[in-house]
Amino acid sequence: MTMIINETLRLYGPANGLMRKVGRGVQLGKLVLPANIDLLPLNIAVHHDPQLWGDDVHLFKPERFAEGIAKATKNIGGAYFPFGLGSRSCVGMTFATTETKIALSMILQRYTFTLSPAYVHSPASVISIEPQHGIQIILESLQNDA
Ligand code: HEM
Repeated sequence: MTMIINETLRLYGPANGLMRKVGRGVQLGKLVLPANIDLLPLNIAVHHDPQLWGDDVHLFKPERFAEGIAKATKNIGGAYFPFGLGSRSCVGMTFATTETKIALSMILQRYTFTLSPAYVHSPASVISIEPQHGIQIILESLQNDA
């Protein structure tokens, strides 16, 4: 389940960028960043970079994370940051992932679900990333009510 959550957050993480302000001028490789400019590092761009993730970057493949995040990112620190980076990273990270696992476990104990043919894949950025037309799924109860 951790692998599925990690891959979902790679492709469709709800927060797609971090707001930062440059405190003092700095040179990063060929980039010269003057003090006081605003930056918006986009994790969504990094998470979709084929140079980091391979030619199958757009495919949903939870097995990328089979041996953990460090292996999946080849130990490149800034390659995966759905919850941000550094001292201002998300304080809700453990809560959010634990809650997701509990909710999914409760659903999977009671139902199987498949995607409805009516579903149209269209992730959209509306403050956070969300499915533009919702997600229509067909639930089938695992309990025999007969
Ligand atoms: C999947 C769910 C979530 C995602 C993807 C997410 C992502 C993020 C990101 C990207 C940041 C900015 C980090 C940075 O600037 O480096 C952030 C900050 C923050 N998040 Fe979350 N978050 C999630 C859920 C939650 C939840 C459930 C809570 C509270 C219970 C929470 C509370 C916060 C707070 C308070 C900050 C600001 C931290 C600071 O500025 O020091 N988040 N989150």
